Order: sequence, then C-alpha cells, then structure tokens
Amino acid sequence: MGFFDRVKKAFGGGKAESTEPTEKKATVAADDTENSASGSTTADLSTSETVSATGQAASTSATTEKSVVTQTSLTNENKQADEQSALPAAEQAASDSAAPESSDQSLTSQATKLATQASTVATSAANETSTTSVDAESTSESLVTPTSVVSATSETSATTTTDETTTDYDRGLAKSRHGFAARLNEFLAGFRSVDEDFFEDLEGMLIEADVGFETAMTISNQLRDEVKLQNAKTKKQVGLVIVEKMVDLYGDAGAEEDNQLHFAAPTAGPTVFLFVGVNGAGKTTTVGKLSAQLKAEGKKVLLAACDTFRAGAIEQLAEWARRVGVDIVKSEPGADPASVAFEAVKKAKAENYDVLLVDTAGRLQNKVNLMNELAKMKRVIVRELPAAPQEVLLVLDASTGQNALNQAKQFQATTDVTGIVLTKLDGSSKGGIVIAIRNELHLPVKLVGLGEHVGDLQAFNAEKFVYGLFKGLIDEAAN
Ligand SMILES: Nc1nc2c(ncn2[C@@H]2O[C@H](COP(=O)(O)OP(=O)(O)OP(=O)(O)O)[C@@H](O)[C@H]2O)c(=O)[nH]1
Repeated sequence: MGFFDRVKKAFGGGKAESTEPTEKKATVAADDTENSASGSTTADLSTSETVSATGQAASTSATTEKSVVTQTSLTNENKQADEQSALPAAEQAASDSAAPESSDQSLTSQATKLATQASTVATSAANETSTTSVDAESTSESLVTPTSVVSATSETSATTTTDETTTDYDRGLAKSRHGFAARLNEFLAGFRSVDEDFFEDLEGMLIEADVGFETAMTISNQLRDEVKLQNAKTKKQVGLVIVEKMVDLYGDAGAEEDNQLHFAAPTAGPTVFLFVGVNGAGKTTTVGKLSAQLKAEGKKVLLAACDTFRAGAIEQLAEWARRVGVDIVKSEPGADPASVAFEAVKKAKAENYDVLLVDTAGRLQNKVNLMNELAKMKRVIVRELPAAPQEVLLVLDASTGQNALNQAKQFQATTDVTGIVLTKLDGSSKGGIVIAIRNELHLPVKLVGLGEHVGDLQAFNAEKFVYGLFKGLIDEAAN
C-alpha cells in the first residue's frame, strides 16, 4: 500500500485513530552497543503522557533572578482550528498574510520576546519567590498536555492522544495547508488538458510550494505517465493524482529514515544534544520547550548557554531555565563558548544529569568562525564524553523556505548533523519544505515546532504531517 493510501486509511474522513500499525514507533535508543539490551524502550508515538508533577523541584543557578511575567493568550492566536478542505477554492486568502514569514530579532524586542516565551510555560507569577527553587508542581500543571517527544507511558490514553496530536498537526499546519491549496487551485484553474504546458506549470507550482527543485522534477516526470494512466480528467482527479504521487514519493524516500531522538544508555550518560542553526531559527526556544518536556518525564536536565555572542541569548535561556525549573551553566557575554560547554559537561557528569541541552550561537563575526566554534565545542564535549553528543540537531525556520535548505547544506558540510528541528511551521505557508528536506538533504526531521507553546514542540510523525498538510483532499478521497 502506498504512503498516501496508508495515511488515508489511518486518518481519512476524520478518523482519529490508525486502523493499522502504521504509526512510527518512538524508540528511545541508546547510542552505543549497550543499548539494545537495556537502554531502549519502544513506545507508540501516538500515546502521550499527561504531565504529572514528579516532585523533583530542581534548583537552578538562574533562579536568583526575579521577574514577573504575565501570562498571555498566545495559544489562542496560534491554535485557530481550521476545518477547511484542501481543494475548495475560497479558503486560501486569509492565511498567507496572517503570520510573518521572517523571524528577525532585534535586541530591542528581546524583553518582549522573553516575556512571551516564558509565559508559554505559564508558571503562575504568584508562586514566584526570590529563593533558588522553582515549584515543580505548578510548573508541571501549567504545561498544557505536552505530548511526550521521546516516550510514552499510558496505553489507555492512546485514542485520546492520537486525537490530540493529530489536532496539533492539523492546527500547526493550517497555514501551509491553505497555502498549498491556494497554489493547487490556481494551477488547476488553468487546467485544460495534460500537455507540456501543464507539466511546466506543475513544476512551477511545486517549486513555489517549497517541495524543492529535484522533487518537483521527479514528481512531474513520474506523472507524465500516471495522469493518463489513471485516467484523470477532472480538475479534482488531477489534483488528487498530483498529491498522491507527491505523498507516495515522500513515503518511499523515508522508508529507512530514523526520526527518533537518541539517548545515551542509562549507564553511559549523560546524553548531550547540541543545537545548531542560524540566528533566530528557534534554537533557544526549542531548548526551552524540550527541557520542559524532558523534565516532565522525570529526567534531570541541564542547559548550557553557549551562545555567548548575543548578549540577550544567555538571558533568554536563563529565563527558560528559571521558568521550567532546570539548571543552567552560563557565563558572561563574550566568553569562550567551548569553555561553557566544558563546564556544563563536567557538571552534568559529576552531578548525574540525564540530559544536557547545549544552545549555541547562530551568528559570529563570520561563517568560518561560527563553524570553527561549533567544531571546537564538539571536540570539548567528545573529549569528556566520548559517546556524546548523541544528537546534533540543526534548527531550521520553516518559513524561510529554500534559504533553510541552503543553510542546512552549509551546516551539513562542516558539522555532523544528526537531525533537523523544523520550527515555526505554524507561521509558514510552505510546509512542503519537509518534502524537500527528506528528498534533498537526506536528513531526518526529528522534532517540529507547531507553535510557540511548550506543547507545540512535537516528535515528528510523517503520517500526521502529511494528513495535516493535505487533510481536505485526503478526507475527500476517503469518502
Ligand atoms: N510561531 C512559532 N514561533 C517560534 C517557534 N519556535 C521559535 N519561535 C519564535 O522564534 C523566535 C526566535 O527564536 P529563538 O529561540 O530566539 O531563536 P535562536 O535560534 O535561539 O536565535 P539566536 O539566539 O539569535 O541564535 C522567538 O520569538 C520564538 O518565540 C515555533 O515553532 N512557532
């Protein structure tokens, strides 16, 4: 069965649950040989935990800073449900102008950004004290059903959670869905017959949707036969054949892809994840969100503020640490990032942390410096912990489209990237980039950012992603 048919069978027509075991299993695998025996657990990604307080109130070096952050209603803005289908023509207009496609940051907006990000963790300001501990219970309570990115515990909650995460993908991809539908509708509006012009326009439409040049060409070439083959005559049929082909190609290309985050074996910890990527891609935010989710799973988490280049970055990460209630190793702006990494690894080892999340700079004086710095940081980590880092995660801003692909190619050339975190999908109309990443970069997407809320960082699930992107059309095909 092709990938399109699998997704259709699992979700089509509004089904919330997979009817066959097509869901990827989230294997929390240890990186080395000890792994298979003891260090790996397998869990259905569709299952998630309802976060419960673990009672591990972590003390943090950042908590001496005191700030009161007012909770905002970001969630509502980011989670406007969309019930529109992919093909009908009227749907697209509003969405493309809704959210900014660029993520430029300025120092002057830093305070607002900090407040916004911290508020998504939503710890009650009233609980704040000037002591050095954060109340784990109130923090945990405030995380609105974050789906576990690495593990799952409750078999019984599977149905509900499949619903929830599918809905999260659905909401997070609304803009992309509208964007693609708009392009497809525009393209089909001019459809008369399947001729050379048709294929040229098709290629243009797909490239615009950010599926990538090579992918656009492959789809177009393969469809030359198939549109006729399948006797597609009406616009709707043609649209369906195009999407079906695109989805099947995507599924085939990912057959061997490992989308799971890898953790050190229990006895070989701590696990180290290094986050790299350009300025503003969402590294700090991702580290913050992930720390909250890992902590909620009972893990002892340490953050390392290795972006010493941008003064605000240290403060931003410290704010996340304080709010989430995890520890942080930081230094003064301008300090050597590798020395911060060294201190963090030392602390993580000595104090038995489970996971160390390392935030790095997105910009230095120039690209060569940046890449050299990352290499140096990695050397320091490996010297102290030979099996680490278990993941080097390249954070890409989905809304930057082809730019993100170019950035990825540069990072890939100099750094051993193990996976992609694709952020801001909620603010992008070009979710097609996921297709380009798989087909052109051959790097697995491991996490996706579907909004600014902590729970909006999700383990990547290809089936849900495809359904979120082409929901209307898949539902129609299923009925
Ligand atoms: N809507 C949305 N916004 C996001 C997402 N991830 C990050 N952001 C926002 O993107 C902006 C930049 O994020 P940062 O985490 O500061 O980016 P960075 O890569 O750490 O940037 P530098 O520290 O300058 O290298 C912030 O305003 C975040 O709130 C997401 O998935 N969705």
